[in-house]
Amino acid sequence: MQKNKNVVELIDITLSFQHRNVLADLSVHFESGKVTALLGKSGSGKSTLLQLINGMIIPDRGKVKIFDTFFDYQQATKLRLQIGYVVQNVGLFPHLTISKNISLLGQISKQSAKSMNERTHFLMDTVGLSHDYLDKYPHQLSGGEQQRVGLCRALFLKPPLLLMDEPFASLDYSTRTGIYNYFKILQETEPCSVIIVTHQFDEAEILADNFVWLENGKIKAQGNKSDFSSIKTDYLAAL
Ligand SMILES: Nc1ncnc2c1ncn2[C@@H]1O[C@H](COP(=O)(O)OP(=O)(O)OP(=O)(O)O)[C@@H](O)[C@H]1O
Repeated sequence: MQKNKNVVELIDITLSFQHRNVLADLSVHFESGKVTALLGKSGSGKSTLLQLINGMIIPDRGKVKIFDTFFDYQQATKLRLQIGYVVQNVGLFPHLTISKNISLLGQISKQSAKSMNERTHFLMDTVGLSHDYLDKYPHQLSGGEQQRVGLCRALFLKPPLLLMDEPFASLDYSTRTGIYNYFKILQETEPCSVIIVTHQFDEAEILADNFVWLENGKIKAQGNKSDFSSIKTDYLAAL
């Protein structure tokens, strides 16, 4: 049987917050195995869209299809184990060591200590984090290092889908560009489908295969690597 070419499909989605339409009859799909940048200015609905995909928000109308199956909200917690989620301010637990933060989902899914250690070490090596950090706490690491820990945590269970909500926005330019390389290495080592929300056009051009540009909850433009240049001027002017 042929694998579906889309990891996520949103079909005729309508969503309002306090009687205000945020998304209206939105249909969009995200290709399997690709990195898709979700672009758009503040308030255009990007974070809402990610939360619709991981079932944290249920649409008023329309359907969310993920891994070729309609989202089963009764199974949301289980489904979310297959969806990595990285947010801007990392969300590491301050009272847990780096090793415990990274292996959190391994503990929840009752993995053995040996397999959790191996996975933690592998991920830290891949993103260039020294094992000296294993027993340190998040506040002892720089912002860029914390963001890499967040990436390791999200990828711990090898999720087929990774959602990233402005993961690098709080980092300075050189730290950001350094992390892009680690992100690319991870994509080569363990490829997965990624949807990354960003305001940075350069970030989208560097990291993504495809893009979806949202404006007021509607698709303004959509395309692949060769189409980035055609929207650049309009996109930067619209921000
Ligand atoms: N829980 C909520 N209650 C009410 N309104 C909300 C809620 N979440 C989002 N909104 C509104 O929905 C719209 C879309 O918000 P969303 O956070 O998805 O935008 P965004 O494109 O991710 O913005 P940003 O780039 O600033 O994060 C905004 O107008 C926002 O104020």
